[in-house]
Amino acid sequence: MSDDEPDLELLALLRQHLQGKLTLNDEPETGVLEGAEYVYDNAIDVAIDMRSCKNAAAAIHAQMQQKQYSPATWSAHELHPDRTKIGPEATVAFIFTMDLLNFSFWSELPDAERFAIEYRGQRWTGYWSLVAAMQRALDEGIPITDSHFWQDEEECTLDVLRQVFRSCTNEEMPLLAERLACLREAGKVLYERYECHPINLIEEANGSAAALVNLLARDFSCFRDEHVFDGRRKPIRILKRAQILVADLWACFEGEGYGKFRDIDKITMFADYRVPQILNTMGCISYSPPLDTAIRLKKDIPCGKSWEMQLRACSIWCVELIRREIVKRYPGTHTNAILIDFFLYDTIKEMEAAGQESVPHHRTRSIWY
Ligand SMILES: Nc1nc2c(c(CN[C@H]3C=C[C@H](O)[C@@H]3O)cn2[C@@H]2O[C@H](COP(=O)(O)O)[C@@H](O)[C@H]2O)c(=O)[nH]1
Repeated sequence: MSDDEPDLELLALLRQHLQGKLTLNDEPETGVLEGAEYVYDNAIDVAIDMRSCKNAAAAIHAQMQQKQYSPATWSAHELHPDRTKIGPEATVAFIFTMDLLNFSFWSELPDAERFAIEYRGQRWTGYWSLVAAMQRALDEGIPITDSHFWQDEEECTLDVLRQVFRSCTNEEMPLLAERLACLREAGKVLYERYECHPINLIEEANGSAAALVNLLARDFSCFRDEHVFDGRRKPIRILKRAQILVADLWACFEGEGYGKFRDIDKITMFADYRVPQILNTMGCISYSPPLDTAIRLKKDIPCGKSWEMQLRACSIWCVELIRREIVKRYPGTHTNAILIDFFLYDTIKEMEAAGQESVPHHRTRSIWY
């Protein structure tokens, strides 16, 4: 923008301030919800059905109550780290590493041939294959959660990463080279700015979830999940892995210690490939015929293009509408987008395990989710 062009955003802020609509405080915002609403308002291939969202809100609330969904649910998963055993710093290092690599596990091969990790006598696929591989590596003495290791080009090679993520089938973990690049970049940034440990990132955020998300997006390109939509000058911030990292810390530490954030409710749903699938299954979001056909035929949905941005952003906005409906209809219920999201993810995974998926998840191969 040239000097003589007016900065329209600044003028808008000034106007809001003069009208007393703007409370200038130093609390940071991520901008994710604002971007999600913008995409929703301009989407033509993804729609939100309000009636289904209201019905879903009632059903989700009832089931979350019944299952007593809370941050403690996170640690109940057998593969997640036990902070009481390994201590807070090692737990933060584990979660940081996990959410650096928490993307793109889907396979087009049949279950028996898809990438899978054998650990503790079980075969783990999807997200759980990542967690299982990390636990196995630590058991085998590979310091997979240590940022010094990530930077060491002799020690931490692509072959070593192949070994860490070795499959019990012939299919290799997707995007292995990209995962190594994420570790390398994170190791470098942690060395240069955060004394080699992610706990210093959390300290820097000073108790704000939004600030931590913004720090991750500012300092690590591999967390900077933001994309231009329909030529809008300001990119749309999705920040899925940055947000799920903060959410996993909050859940694992049950809102205390390294999981203590005064603004945790600013975190949105995590725009992955599973929650849009269940929102579509529940009728909360629907697709234009060409997009619907592309998803059902498991066609590649290109990363960063309009269809994919509409899918991800409208899912974020849809979960926000469900959250607002729950808060409105059940006053006093303390829920947030994180717990609703965790519940939806776990629910679609139960449906997958029971062979009850009625529509496929969309296929985008990317490091963002
Ligand atoms: N929106 C959302 N996306 C989530 C999760 C999780 C796991 N969170 C655990 C922690 C607490 C919860 O209770 C879960 O047990 C993984 N993913 C994403 O899904 C994809 C993996 O799918 P599949 O290949 O089928 O396993 C991949 O993009 C991964 O990043 C979530 O919770 N929400």
